Amino acid sequence: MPHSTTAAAPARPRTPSSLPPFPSGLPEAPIQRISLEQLMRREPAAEQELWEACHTRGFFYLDLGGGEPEPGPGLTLASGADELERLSHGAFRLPAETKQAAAMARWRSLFGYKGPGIVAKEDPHRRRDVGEFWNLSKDDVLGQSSHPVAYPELLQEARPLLADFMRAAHEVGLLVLEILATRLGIPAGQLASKHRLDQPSGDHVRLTYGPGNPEAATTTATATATATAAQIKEEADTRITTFAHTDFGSVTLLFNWLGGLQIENHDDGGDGGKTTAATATKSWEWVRPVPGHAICNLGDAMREFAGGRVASGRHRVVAAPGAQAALDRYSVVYFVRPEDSVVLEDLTPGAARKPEAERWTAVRWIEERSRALGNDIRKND
Ligand SMILES: O=C(O)CCC(=O)C(=O)O
Ligand SMILES: [Fe+2]
Repeated sequence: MPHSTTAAAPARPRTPSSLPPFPSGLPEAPIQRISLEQLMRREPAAEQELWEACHTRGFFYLDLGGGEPEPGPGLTLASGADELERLSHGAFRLPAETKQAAAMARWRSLFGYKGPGIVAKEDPHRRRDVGEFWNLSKDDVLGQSSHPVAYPELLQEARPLLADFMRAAHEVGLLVLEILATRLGIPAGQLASKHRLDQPSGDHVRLTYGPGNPEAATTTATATATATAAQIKEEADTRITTFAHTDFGSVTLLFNWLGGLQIENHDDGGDGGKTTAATATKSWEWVRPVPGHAICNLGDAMREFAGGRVASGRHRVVAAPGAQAALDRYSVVYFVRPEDSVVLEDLTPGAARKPEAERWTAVRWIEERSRALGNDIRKND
C-alpha cells in the first residue's frame, strides 16, 4: 500500500538534541526522577521515591539508564520509542482516506485512528481538539484480538517493533504495580494476575500528533497564581491537542520530545479548594521532556485498586511552549490496563465489597470514559 510522506508542516529534525530547547521560566511540575535500574533491583530508597510520587501527583520521570550491561526493558523502551516516533511521521501523513478507513468512530472501537475536531463533553469552552491518535491495541499486535482493526500497511509492518515495545512497557508497568502493591498490603501477584499480557485488555500503544504552528512560536502561555478575566479568556483561546483527562488504566508510560504536556497543580493554587471550573486556568504546570527518561503516571484503575491512596493525575496537552510551538509534536504512549473482565475495586486489606450496581468491569469503565471524552464507542451489551 502506498503511503504519502508529503507534509504541509516544515520538516522535523530527527535527533531530539537538535530540537529547540524547552524554555525556562515556566511553572514546571516538580516531579521526581526515579531510576528504573534501582527499581528493578528493588532498592528501598527508589521504592520510597516511587511511593511518594504516586500518592502526591501520581507522575514521575523514569530514568531508563542506558548503561545496562545487558539489554533490558529500559533500552528496549528508549530505542523503541525513538523508532516509533519516526514511524509516526509517516503514519500521520497517510492519506485522509487511509486514516479514515481505520477510524475509531467507524469501527466504534477504542482502537484505530482518531482525527482532530473532537469536542470533550465537559469542556466549558466547546473547543475542538487539534490532536490525532493512532491507538494500536496490544491484543491486535500480539495476534490475539477478537475484533482486529484494519490498520494500514505502514503500521502492520511495524508489528515486531510494536510487540517488543509493548512487552517491555508491560513488564515495567507491572514492576510499578507490584511495588505499589507491597506498600498497600495487596498480596503479591494479585495485581499481576489482573494484568496478564495474553488476556484481552484495553492495553495499547498510542502514537499522538499535534500540528506545529509557526505563528504561535513566539507567544508562551504562562500559568499564574490568580485567575483573572483575561486568563479565563486566554484559557478559552488555548488550542487543545488533547483535552484534560485522567488516564483510565493502571499505569501509563509516556515518551515525548517537545513540551506541551501539562499536569494539574496538586495544591490548587493554595486557595483552600475554592478553585472552580471557571478559574481552573491557574492550575496547569508544564512537564519538561527529559532525554533518556519516560514519564510515568498512574490511572484511575490503579487509584481504585488502592482504595484512593494513590493519585491519578489530571493532565492535558497544549501547543509546545516558545520556539518549540512551530514544530509538529509527537508522543508515544503505552497504557497498562486491567484485563477486560476485572472489576475495578479496592484491593487493600479490609476494604468493603462494593454494591453490585457499582461493580464495573474494566472494559465497561473504559468505554464509558472514552465516550465522555467525545469518542463514538460501541455500547456494551
Ligand atoms: O502527548 C503527551 O505528552 C500526553 C498524552 C496523553 O496524556 C494521553 O494520550 O493520554
Ligand atoms: Fe493521558
